[in-house]
Amino acid sequence: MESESPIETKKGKSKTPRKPKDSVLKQKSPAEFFAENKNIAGFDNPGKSLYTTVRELVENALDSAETISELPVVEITIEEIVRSKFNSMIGLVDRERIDEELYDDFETAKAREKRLAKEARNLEIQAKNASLGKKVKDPAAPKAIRGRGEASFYRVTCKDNGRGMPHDDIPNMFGRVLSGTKYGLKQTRGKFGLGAKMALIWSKMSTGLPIEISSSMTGQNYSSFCRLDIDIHRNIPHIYLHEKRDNKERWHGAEIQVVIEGNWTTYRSKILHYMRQMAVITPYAQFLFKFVSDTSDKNVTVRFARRTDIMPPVPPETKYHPSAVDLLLIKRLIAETSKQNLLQFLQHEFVNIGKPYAERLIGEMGPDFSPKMPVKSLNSQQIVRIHQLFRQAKFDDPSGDCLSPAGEYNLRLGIIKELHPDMVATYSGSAQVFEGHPFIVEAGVSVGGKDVKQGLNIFRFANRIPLLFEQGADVVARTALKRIKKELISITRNLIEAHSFSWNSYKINQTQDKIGVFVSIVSTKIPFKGTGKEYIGDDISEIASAVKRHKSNVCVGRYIPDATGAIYDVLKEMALSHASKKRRYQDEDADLLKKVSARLITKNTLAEKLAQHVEQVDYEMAMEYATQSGVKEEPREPIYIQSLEAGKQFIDLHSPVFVFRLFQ
Ligand SMILES: Nc1ncnc2c1ncn2[C@@H]1O[C@H](COP(=O)(O)OP(=O)(O)OP(=O)(O)O)[C@@H](O)[C@H]1O
Repeated sequence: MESESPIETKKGKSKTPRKPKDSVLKQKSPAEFFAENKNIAGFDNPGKSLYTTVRELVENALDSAETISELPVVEITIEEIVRSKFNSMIGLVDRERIDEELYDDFETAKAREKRLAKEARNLEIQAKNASLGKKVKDPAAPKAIRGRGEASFYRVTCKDNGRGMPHDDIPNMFGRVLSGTKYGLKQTRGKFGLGAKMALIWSKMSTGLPIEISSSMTGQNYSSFCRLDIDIHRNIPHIYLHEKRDNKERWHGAEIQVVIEGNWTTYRSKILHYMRQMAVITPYAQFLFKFVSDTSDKNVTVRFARRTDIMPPVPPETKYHPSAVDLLLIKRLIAETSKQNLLQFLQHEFVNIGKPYAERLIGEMGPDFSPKMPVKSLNSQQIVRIHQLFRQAKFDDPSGDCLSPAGEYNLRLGIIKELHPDMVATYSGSAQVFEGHPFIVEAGVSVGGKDVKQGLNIFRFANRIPLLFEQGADVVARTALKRIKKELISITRNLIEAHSFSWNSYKINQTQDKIGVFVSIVSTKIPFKGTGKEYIGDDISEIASAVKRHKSNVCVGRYIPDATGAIYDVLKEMALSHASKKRRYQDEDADLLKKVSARLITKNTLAEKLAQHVEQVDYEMAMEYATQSGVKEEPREPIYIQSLEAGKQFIDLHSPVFVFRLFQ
């Protein structure tokens, strides 16, 4: 047998083999890890990084406003910075090229001659075709000969009216990977404690510039300003400036600014889609999106107006369901609990374990266990036993009370306001469970609309954020495309027929008609597949069947009922949102309903009409409540009610809350 020694194989080199280096144990900081694997967090390339930066900042801004029940106002600006400006920002002298051949985009004289000849030939052909009356394609723009050196830089600024941040916490919130305030079990948009830091890491990698944060909390007479960077190796913030400034205007919120490399040209449409979809699922927010560049014809300003004051309640933190915990988590809960004994621990640290059930479980665990035993004294085997029992025993499903779906009202309103469809139907399911985590699926179908492409348009949302990438593999897209295409067509056809439009004979054509399919899933744990948090696998049967079922449930009758039902629903939603803002009212929805409806009525002298059509509210009562509640502010826009008059085709209640078309 021939020797496989590396010495022999190296073309007869007979040097002594290099001694392999002693392996040195190294440790990577989380910041280093994410800097090296930035695609995991959606920073795959400059274009996607620009998109993800916008997304992370917008989502943080919404979270922040919602936590204080403030209707979000979010302004996002992307300012293009040409290289010379960027260089002057960083104090680098802009140099002319001297040695052209050194550059990636260098074109030899021969190559240039060839290219020009080809372009001339193409022009000739075009001219000939034009003279023969043939269709002429737009002359292809000469390929930009752009070298790698021509990076584009952008200053991304996001301003919100949220809760702001405590002065001393700012450096760690932005300069320490995997630190955040959104840990814990609840439905949240963010959860890794990564987004804003990744934007900073990317800025550090691409421009070397720090992040700037201004923030002020409600009632604070100062605002905080912080300019910081991240020490990648140690995963700690590197602070350049951290100071308190005057806050005469008493503003509250945050303004985050970061300068990164990006690519607006290739990600323009994705970013605008994202903003639009966010406006669909968040119709209670006001967004101002701006792209600003030196070339003014590239500038973009899009305003997404708020169309409702109804905000889904802030999702509360909840406890774990016994089927949702693993060994590690049980150990952590034991370490963190303030409860003394096992009985109290089981009863208070989990949902759906009442005292009698906890006692039965402890009895079942075996003779080593007793209700009074100190929970911190449990040894590893005992913890495994608890875990095994959690796996095998029956528990009631967790309730969906801790979830805050967009709500049918918001989903429908969002679809109407952004897409202007001819028809829309929505459905909201009840909570279901996947591995001990509750989830709710809401769905909508629309037909027609403005700026909607022909065929199927799928809008996916998870915990009220739009998912734009990896659609092909997603449970929603797959269900819509494969399994219920037919169903969908029949739903939309029914929709049309049910409204006895003059276009009764209209045939749905799935390639020509503009069909919108909207599916929103909220949960305490979204089972994302893949690393990018962009799609939910269709192998999770609970979710797949819920999506399927809910789409079939988007039925004609449900939200195209008579006017009474629709107005009633609006008032109820208003009452609920009111209740969520003022907690003490939570159990008095019925009363609130009356009050809120009264407000609607007195402000608009529509009491009589509404009282006729809204169950439970008569005019007298409405007036009385209105007087008592002493609501002062005027609605922003007038309210129009047309459909209540016989023969009118739709209700268009603008402010304070409502835009909705009813087809009767
Ligand atoms: N605009 C903001 N207003 C108030 N607090 C903010 C704002 N932006 C970020 N924060 C705070 O900084 C923390 C870290 O934000 P970061 O985006 O890094 O992580 P995250 O939002 O918690 O999770 P994810 O990785 O999913 O984005 C947040 O948890 C939040 O407390």
